[in-house]
Amino acid sequence: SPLIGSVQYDYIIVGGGTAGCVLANRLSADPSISVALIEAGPTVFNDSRVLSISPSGPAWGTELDWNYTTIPQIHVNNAVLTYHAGRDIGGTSTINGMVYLRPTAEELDSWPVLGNHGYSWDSLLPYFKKSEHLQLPTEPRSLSEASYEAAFHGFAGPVKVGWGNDLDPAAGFGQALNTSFQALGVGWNVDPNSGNTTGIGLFPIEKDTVLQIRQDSARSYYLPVMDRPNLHAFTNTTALNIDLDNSKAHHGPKRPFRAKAVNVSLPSGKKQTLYSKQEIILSAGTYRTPGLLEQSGIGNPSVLRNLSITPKVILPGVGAHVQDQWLVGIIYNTNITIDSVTAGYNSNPVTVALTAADLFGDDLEATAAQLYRDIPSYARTLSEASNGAISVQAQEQILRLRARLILKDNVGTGSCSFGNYGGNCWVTLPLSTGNVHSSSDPSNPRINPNFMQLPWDILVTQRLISTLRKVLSSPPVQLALGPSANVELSPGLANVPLNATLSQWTSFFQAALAPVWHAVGSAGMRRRDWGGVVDTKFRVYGVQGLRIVDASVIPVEVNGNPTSLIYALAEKAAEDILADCGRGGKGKGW
Ligand SMILES: Cc1cc2nc3c(=O)[nH]c(=O)nc-3n(C[C@H](O)[C@H](O)[C@H](O)COP(=O)(O)OP(=O)(O)OC[C@H]3O[C@@H](n4cnc5c(N)ncnc54)[C@H](O)[C@@H]3O)c2cc1C
Repeated sequence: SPLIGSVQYDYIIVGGGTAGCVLANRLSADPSISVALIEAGPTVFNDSRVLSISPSGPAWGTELDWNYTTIPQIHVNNAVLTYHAGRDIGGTSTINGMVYLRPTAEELDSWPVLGNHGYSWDSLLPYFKKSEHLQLPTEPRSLSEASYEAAFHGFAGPVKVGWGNDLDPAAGFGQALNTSFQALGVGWNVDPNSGNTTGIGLFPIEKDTVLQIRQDSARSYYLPVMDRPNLHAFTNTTALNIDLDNSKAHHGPKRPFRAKAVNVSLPSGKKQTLYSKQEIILSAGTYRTPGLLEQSGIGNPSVLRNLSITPKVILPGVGAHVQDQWLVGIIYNTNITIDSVTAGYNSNPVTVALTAADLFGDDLEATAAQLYRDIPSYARTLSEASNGAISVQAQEQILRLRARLILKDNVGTGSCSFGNYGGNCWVTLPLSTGNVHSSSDPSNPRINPNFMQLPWDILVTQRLISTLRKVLSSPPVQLALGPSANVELSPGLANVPLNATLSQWTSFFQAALAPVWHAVGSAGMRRRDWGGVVDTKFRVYGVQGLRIVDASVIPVEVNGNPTSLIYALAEKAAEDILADCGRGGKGKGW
């Protein structure tokens, strides 16, 4: 590329992951715009560990995985949990579970209350469609229940999405699950990507159904355009921090800070500064984006001072509001291999989203009343845990918004997935809130999802796993699992009996939980006085020429799985960026 050797670009994207590749593609579509993409890892298009359509990560724990760990989780017996995150072009989309499931309409419709005016299901739907290439189910797959509502889908976008070739829910395990959930009053959902996730349905996977390979963001967005002469990828290159400039003309008024350059460490270990003519965009993901802000002097002054960094832009919300989901499972069969899990994943991609009404039944009214009574004390707990970065009042408003979604709007609050081992479940809309900050070693961020922080989440988990247990032990599912798998091995009835108390279940959760790795919100799009870090156009508050586009801007945890939303947001961000520099039309004007 003619850009090689250059140190000045219109746009510098930090992090060539799920969101970063979208931006690299869209911003470099105009040949007069120069774009640098900085990625700490390599390109891995032909690596079998990435091509694999196994959900249980052949690349986990390898050099393609940052393999972070959490700080000890105080509500989980001080457990230190592994956090996988992709370290290559394509980022975490090269090692994730590939599930393509969007949030519900009501969740996105609630974003304006957080300060995100203009956001809604309807306003984001065009971007979901723009990124998606739904591969139509073949006739046998349609007969096996692979169904969709065309109005909600894109058929020409970069990300190929589809169902397994060996789909069998209408026949075996899937049908058994359907029969048992229907008996509990949980209905069939013909398209869980249509803005309504609730009920039982089939999830499509981000994969090429013809080639039977993973469709990550590198393959979808970067590979087709990597030879553009105006796009230069710096692979195996780590961004260290951003230079901010507020120098003013002689006697002129004080200027706001402007993001001027990115300092990087090249593969040789040599340091280099890359200058931006227009903007710098951080797409380093939930765990690293806050650290890059902090290493540049943007964040909570008390956090920065602990890192011996001089505060330049005071943004207490940086890293202060992270949410993730945790899962617990019921295991019937330990005789499983990666191959059998992969086969099960492609043949039985059953998803179930359960509402508070499904979980609490006749107890719903009393449970809801208790949650509303608890909100003020929950808000104090969350505000305290953020060292006051987010006020009690703001936390209370956010919690009320979430309670309304869960209790009034009947949005799914828990999910289950299944395999030949049994099933897993997790709270999709947790209230517990953690944080992520830089440490003295930026490649080792302090990740604290704060799992099981609030009693509400524990109660919902208990209801979820009890429902899961009921379904897995039901005669149709037992028949489908076969005689070799008719004993519950974990938790096991001796450990957690059928009439177990909440405290018995809690002990099991503390011993068995694992992250779902859907962490979001560490640089949330939200009102600045509610701990927001970016505005509705992804611009960092208080800094010119700096945006954030990745999972960290998603303000609160969502139903479904994050990549569909990250792709949609990145598509919107690209339009916003081009519109603001006078290219790409007027934009949507939100
Ligand atoms: C095991 C696992 C399974 C998952 N399963 C699913 C699923 O089935 N469906 C789903 O929708 N979601 C799933 N997720 C979540 C989803 O994959 C992530 O939320 C999403 O990919 C994050 O995208 P991102 O753009 O925010 O960050 P990433 O894709 O992680 O991109 C960040 C990039 O920045 C690079 N980087 C970081 N720091 C620097 C630096 N200082 N300098 C240069 N480069 C840097 C990284 O190497 C990486 O390439 C899963 C996640 C995991 C870990």
